[in-house]
Amino acid sequence: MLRWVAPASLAVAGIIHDLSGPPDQSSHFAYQILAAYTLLMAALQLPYANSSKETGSWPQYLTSLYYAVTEYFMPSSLRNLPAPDDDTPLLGQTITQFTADNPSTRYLFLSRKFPRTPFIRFRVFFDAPVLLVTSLGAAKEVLLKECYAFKKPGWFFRGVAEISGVGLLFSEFDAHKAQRKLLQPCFSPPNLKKLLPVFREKAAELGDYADKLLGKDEKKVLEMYSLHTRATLVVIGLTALGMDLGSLEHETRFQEIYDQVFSPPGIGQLITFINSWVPLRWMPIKANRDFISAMDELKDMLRQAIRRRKAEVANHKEGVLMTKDLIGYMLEQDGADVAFTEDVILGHMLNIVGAGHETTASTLTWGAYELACRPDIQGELRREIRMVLDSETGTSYADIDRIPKLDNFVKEVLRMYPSVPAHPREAARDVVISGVVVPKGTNVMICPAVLNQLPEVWGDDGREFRPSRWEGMDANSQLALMTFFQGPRQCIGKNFAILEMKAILCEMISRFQFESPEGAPTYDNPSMFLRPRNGLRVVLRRLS
Ligand code: HEM
Repeated sequence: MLRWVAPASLAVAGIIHDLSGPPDQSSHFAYQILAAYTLLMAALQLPYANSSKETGSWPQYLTSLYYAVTEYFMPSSLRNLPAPDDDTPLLGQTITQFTADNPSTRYLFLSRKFPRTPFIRFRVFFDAPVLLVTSLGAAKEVLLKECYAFKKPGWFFRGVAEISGVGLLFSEFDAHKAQRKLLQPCFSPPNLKKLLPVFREKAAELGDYADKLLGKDEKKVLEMYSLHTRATLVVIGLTALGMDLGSLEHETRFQEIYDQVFSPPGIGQLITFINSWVPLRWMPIKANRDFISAMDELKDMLRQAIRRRKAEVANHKEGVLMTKDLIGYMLEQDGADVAFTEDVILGHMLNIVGAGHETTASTLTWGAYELACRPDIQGELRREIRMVLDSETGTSYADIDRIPKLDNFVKEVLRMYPSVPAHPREAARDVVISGVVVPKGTNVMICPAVLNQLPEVWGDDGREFRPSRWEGMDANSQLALMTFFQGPRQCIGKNFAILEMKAILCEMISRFQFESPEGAPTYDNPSMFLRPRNGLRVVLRRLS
C-alpha cells in the first residue's frame, strides 16, 4: 500500500497547487512545502524498494521517484497532457530521437500512440518539457491565430542563427512583420513568372550534365542528392542574389566553405550542436578555428556581392533577372520603415541560401527515389509533361504550374518528405491553445510530417505515398500540407521552390527513366534537414 503514498500525495499536492493560483511556471511557497512533503512520503518507501517484484528494483524506484519529484516543477496545465513513459532522466526523449531512423520517426510514433490530442508532452535536455503539436486545430492556432504569441527559442537561435544569419527567419514580432511586408513582393507571382526561363535553362543544364555523366552508356547509377544540391545552389545564387555561387560540374569555393559551415566534419558537428545550449565557440581548438574562418570567408563573399550590387543600384541598373532582385530590392528600400544596412541584407542572404537550396534539393531527391520505385506513376507523368513541353505555343509559367499530375506528385513528395523535419517555438507569453494553457517560456515543436499525415485529414492511409489523393482537394485543403507552414511565418519561398522543382522534374522526367533505387533509403539523423545519409543513388536511363 505504501507504494501508492507518493503518487496519492502528488495528486493531492497537485490539486492544492492548482487551487492556490493560476497555472504558471513559478513555484511558490505552498507548492514547495507540498513538494518537500511528497518527497518525504516517497522516501518512506525506500526500504521496501527491493522487497518484492511488486515494488520494483532500485533503479526503477529511483527513476519513478525522480519523475514524481520533477513532475512538481511541471506547469500544472501541462501535467495531464499525454506523455511517453520511456524518458531518460535529464535527457528525456533526446537519445531515442537521435537514434531513430529519421528525424521525424519519433514524433510520428508519439502522434500515433496518442491520437486525438492537441499536444503530446515530452522531455528534452534537463527534463525541459516540449509540447508536440498533434492536431490541426492546435496547429492552426499556433501558426495562424496566435502566431506572434510564439518566437524561436534562444537555444535554437544560438545554434542556427550563427550560420543562417538573423534575416527574416530569426526576426520576431513587429520587426518580422515589417521585413516580411517589404520582401514579399520579391516572391510575388509576377516576379516568379519572370524566373521561369532561368529555372528552365538551369534544369536543361542539369539534364545535359546528367547526359554527359552517362557518356556512351544507355544507363548508369547516379547519386542524385549531390546533383540536386549543386543545381539548386546555382539557381538560388543567380535568381535571388544575382550571384554565381555554384557549378554543376565541380565544387566551387563557395560550396566548399558552405559545406564546412553547415556540415562540419567530426567534432565540429558536435560542437555546433552543443553550442546551442552551452557556448563552446570560444574554445581554441581546430574545429572552432576552421568554423570561424569558413564563416568569415562566406560572409566576405556575400558582402562583396552586396557592395557590387549597391554600386549598380546607385547607377540605376536593374537586377539581371528579377525586375527587382532581392539585394537590389532591399537596397532601394533602405531608409523606409526598415533599415536595410549591409548587416541586415547579409542576414537575409544567408537565410535565403540556407533555407532555399538544401530544402529544395532534398525534396527533389526524394522525388527521384519515388519515381524510381513507381514506374507507373513515372509513365503517366512523362506523358502529361511531354504533351505540355511539345505544345506548339511554347511553355509558359501557367502551363508548367498547372500540369495536374505533376502538381499532385510534387505535393505528395512534399507531404511525405518535409525537408525541414522539426520547427521549435517558445511561448512568448501565456497563451491558450485548444483549451490548454501554455505558459510563457514553454517550448512547442511543430513537426510537419505529423501534421501532413493526420488521420483527421487523410483517413487511415495517410502514411502511404499516393499522389492521386490530391485529386479534387478543395481550397481549404491548404492546411493538409504543412511542409511550408501556413500563416504569417509560412515559407516566403514556397512558390519559388515549387516552380523550380517542377521545372527540374519536367526536364529530367522527359529525358530520363528513373530506375532501381538502391534499397530502402537511410536518413541523416540528427539533422536539420530530411536528407539521405551518404546520398541517394538511382539508375538513370537515357530516353530517346
Ligand atoms: C522545399 C523547399 C522548402 C521548404 C520545405 C521550406 C520550408 C520552410 C518552412 C517550414 C519555413 C518556416 C520556418 C519557421 O518559421 O520555423 C520556411 C521559412 C522560410 N523560407 Fe522556406 N522552404 C523551402 C524553400 C525555400 C526557398 C526556395 C526559399 C527562398 C528562395 C525559402 C526561404 C525562406 C525564408 C526566407 C523563410 C523565413 C520566412 C519567415 O520567417 O517569414 N524557402 N521555409
